[in-house]
Amino acid sequence: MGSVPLPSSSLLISSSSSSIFGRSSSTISYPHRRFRKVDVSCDYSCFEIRDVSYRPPGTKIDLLSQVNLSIPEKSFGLIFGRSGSGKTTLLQLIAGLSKPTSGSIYVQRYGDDDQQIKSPEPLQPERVGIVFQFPERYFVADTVLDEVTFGWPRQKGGLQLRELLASRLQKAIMSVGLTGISLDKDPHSLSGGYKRRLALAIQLVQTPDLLILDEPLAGLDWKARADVAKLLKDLKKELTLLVVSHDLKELASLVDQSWRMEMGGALKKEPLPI
Ligand SMILES: Nc1ncnc2c1ncn2[C@@H]1O[C@H](COP(=O)(O)OP(=O)(O)OP(=O)(O)O)[C@@H](O)[C@H]1O
Repeated sequence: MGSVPLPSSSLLISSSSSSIFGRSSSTISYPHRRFRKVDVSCDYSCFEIRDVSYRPPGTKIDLLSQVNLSIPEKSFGLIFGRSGSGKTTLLQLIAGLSKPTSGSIYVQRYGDDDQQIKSPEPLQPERVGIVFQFPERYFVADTVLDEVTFGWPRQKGGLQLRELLASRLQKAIMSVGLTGISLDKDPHSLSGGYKRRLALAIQLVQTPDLLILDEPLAGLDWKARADVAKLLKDLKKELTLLVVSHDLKELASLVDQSWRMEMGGALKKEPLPI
């Protein structure tokens, strides 16, 4: 565990601010529908996937075939489809965990006339957070605090770094509603819903621009499912969410765009079949 000294748990959760990362936001019109964005100008960015195919090394079968997808910042995209169609494989490519065999994944900035401005920039993996299916299975630490700060710098760092990390920790914990939980608690002793909140906090502390989630409601009881869905609704105000899920009804009210992944790894833009 990193040795960067942090404020005590009670100090970390003392703020009463309700915004997730302290950013203000305004609502503007986008080509597809209304989304929230941060800037007062009308420029906006899209995360774009162009003609991405993927064949695992040493195999002869393409798991993804010419996938295209564009998702504007501060919106919620949902990918659904049959088991084994390639949804998780696509998320792993977007998160930079594997590289496409062909095609590109980038961020494109658009002006208020929806024309491209600036050259596209490759999507940096460090700007993407990924929450795997059943993330609690990968918890490694003995306390909530150690779990969230796992991997933080081990060197002492200056006051500025310590303040930045403490502030990010406080915001992440607040944004997922973990403020009522002792940071000394064993992560494995949390309820199913709180484990998912912790998994989200672990990613949010890295302040990603794009958060991708694989089956965020899987295995939860009805109350925890409703809580996590509400949490995702709040997160959508602050960052872009791309979700793979079979739980279409529970997430439908959040969804701005949806795609069906067909067997063979072809992605089609399609309304939710509910
Ligand atoms: N490295 C690999 N080599 C060969 N085949 C693979 C590899 N990784 C995944 N697959 C296969 O690719 C297909 C797509 O897997 P993937 O996990 O992306 O599907 P999915 O749509 O997310 O399924 P589920 O909804 O069950 O999670 C599956 O048939 C899987 O067995």
